[in-house]
Amino acid sequence: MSTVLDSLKKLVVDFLRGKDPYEVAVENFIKELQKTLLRADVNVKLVLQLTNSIRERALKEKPPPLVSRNEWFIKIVYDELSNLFGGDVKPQVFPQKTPYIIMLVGVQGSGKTTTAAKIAYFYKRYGYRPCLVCADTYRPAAYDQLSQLSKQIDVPFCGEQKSTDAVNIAKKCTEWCINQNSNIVIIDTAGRHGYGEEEALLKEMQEIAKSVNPDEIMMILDASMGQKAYELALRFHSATPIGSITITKLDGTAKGGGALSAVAATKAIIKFIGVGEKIPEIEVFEPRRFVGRLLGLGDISTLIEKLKSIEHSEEVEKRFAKALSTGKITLADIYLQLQTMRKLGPLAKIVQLIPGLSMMPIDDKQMKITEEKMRKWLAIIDSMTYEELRNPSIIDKNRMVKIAIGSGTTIEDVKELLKYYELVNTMIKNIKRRKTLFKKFGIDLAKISQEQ
Ligand SMILES: Nc1nc2c(ncn2[C@@H]2O[C@H](COP(=O)(O)OP(=O)(O)OP(=O)(O)O)[C@@H](O)[C@H]2O)c(=O)[nH]1
Repeated sequence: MSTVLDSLKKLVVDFLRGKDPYEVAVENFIKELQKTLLRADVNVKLVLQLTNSIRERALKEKPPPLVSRNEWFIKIVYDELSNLFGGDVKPQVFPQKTPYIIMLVGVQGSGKTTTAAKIAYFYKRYGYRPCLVCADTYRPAAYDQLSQLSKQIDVPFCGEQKSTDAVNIAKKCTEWCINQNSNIVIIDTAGRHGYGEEEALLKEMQEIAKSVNPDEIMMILDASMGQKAYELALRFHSATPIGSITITKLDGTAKGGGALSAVAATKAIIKFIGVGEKIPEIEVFEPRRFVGRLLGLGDISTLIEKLKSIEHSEEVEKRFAKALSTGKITLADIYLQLQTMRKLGPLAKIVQLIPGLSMMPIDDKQMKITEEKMRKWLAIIDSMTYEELRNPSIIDKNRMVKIAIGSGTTIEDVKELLKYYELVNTMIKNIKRRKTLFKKFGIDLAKISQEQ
């Protein structure tokens, strides 16, 4: 997959450097994107849907100030491709409770046993105490394989080589692991022969699940299944409400795009992806990060910085809109604003991006803050307690001293930030008052500023 989708990186670079008129360049890009995705086995219907919405947005949307049309187009492609692979989700990989029991299921050869060890290693690196259980009584070599892998990564292992009662082994071994003080138990189960045997697979899953009561049942899917993964993922997703999916062997197939997008279309949670045979070769699957890499956004660092700051400024816009309706701004808003200002420039400039605010007089001089001051103020806000953040009026002399020490700044710096906070608050209140006044006279500021 990586080789096929590698061409996406080239496509992005060529687009950003290209000299063709915008509409022509967009059409060419879309054609190449379609070819690449189809080669990666992504479903034709999904490809058409994706490229239609890219085209529509590309011709309709106006880039925000400071961003060129071509750059904005790449942001659109980035958004839409992320949606194709599952959207903005960040899977919850760290358990909310311990001991946490994960049971792996999947067809034979999908990579279950290897993934069991990979996941154990992943959690071990984050300070958990995983334990591996072999409940595969179907393939005799599975016991030795997992036992050896557990030695390699130095994780406790439990299984019974002679027994054929997978349900009993799973139950007994899970108890054993918990008695060993393990806080994540990973159970490997037997695979079935082919893709036609989902029913037997789901049945066994239900039997073992009944006896060990896992917190999560994870289905392991081989990426080389391509689009066929859709049916299996859909059935699994509807059979278990606590299911997640790991897609293995993404490194070794041209069909990876098909498997990933097909599973994402079922709305199942893809938690991990396997990207190699070695134990550390597993990654948490975050569609946006994944697509960022496919598009080579990591290589175009200035663009990714810009895109990030756009996302930031969208958040600032939202917060300002809320502040305007309530007439009150919080220190958390100021924090985000300071971070954004470091990338986008003075507040006056950011305010111009917000519909309805561009007409407002903002005192640019008062709002100007130096880089050094911003760094200090961010550190100051970082050292405040939640209570102080919510209600800055409680910050007396004593608290100021504590905050200044905690942030490595002076009391004067803390005072200055609080003064700035007051200033922005007054500004927001004034704007709210003006807006209400204008409204009284039937003037819609948002409309006027958009028409400008
Ligand atoms: N390239 C690559 N190979 C992988 C990956 N994950 C697993 N494999 C390989 O896939 C093969 C099958 O993996 P196993 O872990 O034995 O599969 P299994 O699902 O436990 O098999 P059964 O126990 O028969 O159901 C092995 O050769 C693994 O090394 C991956 O992410 N990338």
